[in-house]
Amino acid sequence: MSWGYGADNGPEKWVTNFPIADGPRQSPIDIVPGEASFDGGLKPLNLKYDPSTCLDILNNGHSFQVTFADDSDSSTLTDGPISGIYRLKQFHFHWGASDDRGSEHTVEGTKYPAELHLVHWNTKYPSFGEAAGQPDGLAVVGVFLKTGDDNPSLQKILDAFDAIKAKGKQTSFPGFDPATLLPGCLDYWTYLGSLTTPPLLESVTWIVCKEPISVSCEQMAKFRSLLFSAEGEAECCMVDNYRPPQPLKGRPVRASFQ
Ligand SMILES: NS(=O)(=O)c1ccc2c(c1)[C@H]1CCC[C@H]1[C@@H](c1ccccc1Cl)N2
Ligand SMILES: [Zn+2]
Repeated sequence: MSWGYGADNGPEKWVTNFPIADGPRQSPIDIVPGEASFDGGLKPLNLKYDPSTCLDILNNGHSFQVTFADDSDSSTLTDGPISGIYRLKQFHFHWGASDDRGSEHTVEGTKYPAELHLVHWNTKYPSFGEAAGQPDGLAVVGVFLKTGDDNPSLQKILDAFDAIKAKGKQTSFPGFDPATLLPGCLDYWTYLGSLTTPPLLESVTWIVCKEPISVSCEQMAKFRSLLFSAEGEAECCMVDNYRPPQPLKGRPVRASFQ
């Protein structure tokens, strides 16, 4: 059985096939603002996204992802805590079975109903796959979702869900601008961590935005209409696809704001 989020193959079991699960720089973490150190040397995030690089939307069996053409520097992350140019590869979400949980990072124990991950790779390496194996290979921008007003940008994504209900389903998704998913304020916390799913590679510079974006309760219900299961299999709702916080193991967490 491959990894997942169930009792038999979930986060507590991943260490069996992926021993790095107990590594020194695992993600997510609980962010304690009072213990983060303000670093005046941290630059503002510079996110430049080109909607024409948006390709398709896929149910990959553990989340859904929107994938971007990354053969040029059209959609990039620069500045912030990183050096060089990182290209946007995909974004995806993690969410709960109910509004009281779902985010991977937590803030002093507070769980949000969902968390957006915008995944970028360092162009000093030839490809995403190569970069994913390097300590400075990836940079993921995390954005919390908080229940409140309906989010029109998110709705465009949710409207594509009927075409990707089951694992393995994919459909074209042209012209989406991921910048419309960013909060107004780009203050962030940053620390060195890992992918939050197998292979749990310790190659991620995490950049977690302090300000959440809104999602309505009805929109959250739509997230929960996706399936972990493929067509023809017993239906299993895609919910609680989040890894709980991992030990900080002495890592510094820096804040871009005071
Ligand atoms: N939650 S997260 O932001 O820490 C995150 C970010 C990127 C990726 C992952 C998880 C996981 C999930 C899909 C496969 C794996 C990874 C990948 C994809 C294709 C090939 C190799 C690899 Cl490592 N992509
Ligand atoms: Zn993720």
